[in-house]
Amino acid sequence: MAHIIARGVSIEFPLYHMGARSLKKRLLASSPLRMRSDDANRVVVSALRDLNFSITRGERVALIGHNGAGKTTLLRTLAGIYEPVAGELEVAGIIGQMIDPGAGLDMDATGRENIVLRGLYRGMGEREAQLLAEEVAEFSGLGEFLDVPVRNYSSGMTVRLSFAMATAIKPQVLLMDEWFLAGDADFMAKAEQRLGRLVEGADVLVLATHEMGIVRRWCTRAMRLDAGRVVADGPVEQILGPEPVAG
Ligand SMILES: Nc1ncnc2c1ncn2[C@@H]1O[C@H](COP(=O)(O)OP(=O)(O)OP(=O)(O)O)[C@@H](O)[C@H]1O
Repeated sequence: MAHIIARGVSIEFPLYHMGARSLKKRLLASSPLRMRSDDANRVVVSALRDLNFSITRGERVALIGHNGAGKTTLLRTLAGIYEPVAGELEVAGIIGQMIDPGAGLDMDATGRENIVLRGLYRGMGEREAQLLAEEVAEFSGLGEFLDVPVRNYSSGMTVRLSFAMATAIKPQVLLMDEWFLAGDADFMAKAEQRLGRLVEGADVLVLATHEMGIVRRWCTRAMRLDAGRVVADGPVEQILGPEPVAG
């Protein structure tokens, strides 16, 4: 059954090009909680610090917090892109991710080839993968560009393809960053419908966003991050307060 359990999860990033001693000293002094010097005398940023939580089937969790709070880092960690430096993480279920638009695409292959490859990788047969390509092709609206190498796509086209692919394969754990809200209006109207269906079907949703309207509409629970820590976690109404009355 789909679920996520984090026990003491921490993520750190070494900062390179921090050779100058005065700069290093200033950084460490100005941000003593977030930055430290490691055994190799490098400055490291604590992006996530000692996270403990569990998310069970049916929960739709919003990650909220200021710029740099750690939302995207947490999504990438849940997706297995980053390895915790401490703690244990268990993510059970088929993961669908909309975190980095171009991630997992072969830039030299066409859009269609990418879709078929993804299908085969997920264990589909050739015929099923071709059907998936048809479905994604129609939804993405990429037209003849579907048979052009992805390298030649505009950034908007890459988003359309990534979005269409990620939503075509019904995931049990759906991880989303808010970039998907940035598409053109036509595509977004179609996308919202599709996403709505997917969110209903996904067992677990984790969504990072600054849009409180989205949090209220789609999520059941909110986790507020601040400087890499969870500072509040609970039902959306409790964390955000009652919805402001319009007018
Ligand atoms: N690849 C990296 N190398 C070094 N530091 C990083 C890296 N990725 C993130 N960080 C640092 O980790 C911290 C958390 O960043 P993250 O992008 O997760 O925040 P966020 O909450 O998603 O912010 P935003 O709302 O601006 O997208 C920040 O201090 C950031 O500078």
